[in-house]
Amino acid sequence: MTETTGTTGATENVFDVVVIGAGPVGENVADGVVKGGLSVAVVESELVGGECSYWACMPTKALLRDAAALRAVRSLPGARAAVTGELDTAAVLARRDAFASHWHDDGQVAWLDHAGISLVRGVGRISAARTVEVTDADGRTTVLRARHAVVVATGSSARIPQIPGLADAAPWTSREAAAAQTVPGRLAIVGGGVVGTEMATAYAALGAQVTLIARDGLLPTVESFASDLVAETLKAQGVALHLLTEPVSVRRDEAGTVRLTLADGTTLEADEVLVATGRTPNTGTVGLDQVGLTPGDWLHVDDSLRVLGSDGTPVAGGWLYAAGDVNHRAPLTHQGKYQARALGETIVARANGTPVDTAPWGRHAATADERAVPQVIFSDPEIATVGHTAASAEAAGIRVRAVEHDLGAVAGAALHADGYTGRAGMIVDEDRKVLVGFTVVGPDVAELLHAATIAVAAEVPIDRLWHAVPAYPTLSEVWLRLLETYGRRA
Ligand SMILES: Cc1cc2nc3c(=O)[nH]c(=O)nc-3n(C[C@H](O)[C@H](O)[C@H](O)COP(=O)(O)OP(=O)(O)OC[C@H]3O[C@@H](n4cnc5c(N)ncnc54)[C@H](O)[C@@H]3O)c2cc1C
Ligand SMILES: NC(=O)c1ccc[n+]([C@@H]2O[C@H](COP(=O)([O-])OP(=O)(O)OC[C@H]3O[C@@H](n4cnc5c(N)ncnc54)[C@H](O)[C@@H]3O)[C@@H](O)[C@H]2O)c1
Repeated sequence: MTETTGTTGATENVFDVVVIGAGPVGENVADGVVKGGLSVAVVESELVGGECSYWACMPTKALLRDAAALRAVRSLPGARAAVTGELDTAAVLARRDAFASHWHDDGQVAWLDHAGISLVRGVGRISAARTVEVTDADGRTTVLRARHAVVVATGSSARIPQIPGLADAAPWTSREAAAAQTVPGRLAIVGGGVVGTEMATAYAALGAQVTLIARDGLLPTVESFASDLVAETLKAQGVALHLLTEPVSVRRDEAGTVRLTLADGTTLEADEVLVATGRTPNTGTVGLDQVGLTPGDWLHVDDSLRVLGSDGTPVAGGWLYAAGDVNHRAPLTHQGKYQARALGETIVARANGTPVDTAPWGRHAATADERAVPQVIFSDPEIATVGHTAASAEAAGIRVRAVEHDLGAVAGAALHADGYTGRAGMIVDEDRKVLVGFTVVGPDVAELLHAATIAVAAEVPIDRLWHAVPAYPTLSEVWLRLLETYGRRA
């Protein structure tokens, strides 16, 4: 790093790379760049670690974990006898607080220091070519110049839809749901996607009376055999589901009660309303106008994560990159970190003038974003998916055959829990005879997913999958049942 004082009096620092946003993705890009021998500054306006660490993945999974463990114990008669009480809400929330590091980022700052990454606190804005101006909480400005690349890794925020009265009703977003210190008596959730479903599961288990309004149905992008099972379970747990309708007005009255009117005429009351209707990119103040893009838009990138203009070519001569939620390719922490690993190496290769391999599955290409994105939805029961559903494969023009099997019918499942209910399905590309998608729903299926992710990413021929023998008696035996249902080539 080189330090100078610029003509405006602001401190100017020169690095090889400047990363805006120290969420999981920005941190990993910076790490890769440093490991490649370049200098890097990371700019962060809130907490180092980003949404995932403090208000998303970690705290929400901590809210869900105790109830899942309790359900598992209660599904076995001998173990059930040892559990006599209910969930200790205070203990659940305290453990959640610990997983959110009590909303302090000292640990992650220490990691940056150790990795040799410079941290600049404040809001970063692209102010000129390869230049980022950072304004800290006291209004002081630092100018960072990048020799090689600027990376936007500013993530996303909850999107609040334009429903009359909603914004004035002090709605919760996923942040308040993840960090709440008390459990509301009545919680209304708007949105039946991943956040809505997971938070309905968590808060119902913590004792709230939960109402979920899902305009497009519950979890509309997963296979219906999976979303239907989760919907049934939520209902059995007392969650009121209002599917295929949406709020048309929301009001919080003087007593603090939130009143919602739905399109079908239903009226509802709640103590809090959680808005879980998707995300909006954090690009409003990042200086996109400096490179001819529109502030507030998602950033489109090529497979090497270079930001593209509307003509499909890299903006500003190719020094601007975007990774993680902000590029909208696959808004998940693990996928953003995958992009970050590829991007760190890409920037280093381009800086050193060494070859960049952006061919599909090449070292510098984030190909899995399009073909093999795994996700676990920590609902009750869990849903684990990778690659295509039958519907998304058809939309992509792939000729597929879908087969399903009852997961509860395999010996490992019967042993795992009494009354085990679950289902698995695989999507086979009929022209190439490889697996292009896999979905499984059932208690404790999350750890089954990586086998499917490997099969999809590696494009393992179906014929060879017969030689991947699942151990007996495990849940994985469903793989064999799926192959048998598909049938063996003569
Ligand atoms: C409730 C919830 C639960 C989730 N659970 C999971 C899960 O279980 N598994 C999973 O894989 N994914 C999960 N996700 C998604 C996951 O949180 C995101 O994919 C991930 O956080 C994206 O990482 P990122 O680094 O791109 O962005 P972020 O984590 O949003 O980090 C971006 C960082 O940039 C900073 N920033 C923004 N603008 C500026 C600026 N102008 N200057 C300086 N800094 C700036 C922000 O303060 C933030 O720290 C969940 C999301 C939500 C909402
Ligand atoms: N376990 C995980 O991996 C995990 C957990 C939570 C969140 N996430 C990620 O966080 C992101 C955000 O999740 P999300 O659930 O907010 O978004 P989402 O896009 O998954 O779901 C939003 C839902 O809101 C519904 N909706 C939109 N407008 C509505 C309206 N006016 N009224 C009623 N319903 C409406 C849509 O039908 C949609 O199903 C996703 O990318 C998700 O993958 C991941």
